[in-house]
Amino acid sequence: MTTIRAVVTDIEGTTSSIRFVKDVLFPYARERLPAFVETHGDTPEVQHWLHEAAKEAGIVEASRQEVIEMLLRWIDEDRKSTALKALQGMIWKDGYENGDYQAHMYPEVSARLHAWRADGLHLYVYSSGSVPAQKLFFGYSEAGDLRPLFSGYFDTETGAKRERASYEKIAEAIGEQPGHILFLSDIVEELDAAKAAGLQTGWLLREPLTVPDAPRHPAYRDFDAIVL
Ligand SMILES: CSCCC(=O)C(=O)COP(=O)(O)O
Ligand SMILES: [Mg+2]
Repeated sequence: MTTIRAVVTDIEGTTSSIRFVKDVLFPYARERLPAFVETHGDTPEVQHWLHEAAKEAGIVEASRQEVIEMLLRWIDEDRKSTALKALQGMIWKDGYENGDYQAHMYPEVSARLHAWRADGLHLYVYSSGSVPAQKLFFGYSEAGDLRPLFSGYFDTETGAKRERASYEKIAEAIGEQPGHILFLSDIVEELDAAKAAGLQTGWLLREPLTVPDAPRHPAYRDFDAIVL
């Protein structure tokens, strides 16, 4: 492996369990979204994302109720919409601050991130969750506030996670040659895109525990198996 100088990690299925996102975060946002939109729908930020969501759906004139129903459907479909993710992040803030939940971290993640940082590597996050939601996630994690470990965050405002151009932009923003950056994810299409952009890749296969015979990317059961 060429020297790795930076690690970019996905969240759901990589640092943290898919179950936490689907069973805790999504229902929390789903339950509160209608009241949130009613209460905050006239603030410029919320208005902007409601407009972006309607635009994404190709709706020219939608009532607030129609947009709410569409967003609820998108939550159920786990649609990776930048607008939905921004709104979800705003709703999750209260839950973290009230102590309703803490973000799940697989047990070895925090220590491994600390070790990589101590070795001089720069750490970044790239997730479909919005950057504010990522900061809340790592700020209120089961392993404590992990934000001091990270040098930067990327979300789908940089581009979709299955597109090569997104990883080219990330490498440029980090200021490293792509070959010196390791991207970690559980989704093979994201890894394919990162590899096409010249990044090194690590495929987290936490569940199921079986590794395919000829994986397209170096495959790991957890972060401790990754030797840099
Ligand atoms: C950090 S926000 C919660 C996770 C989320 O909404 C999401 O879509 C995670 O997707 P990922 O790209 O991290 O697999
Ligand atoms: Mg993932």
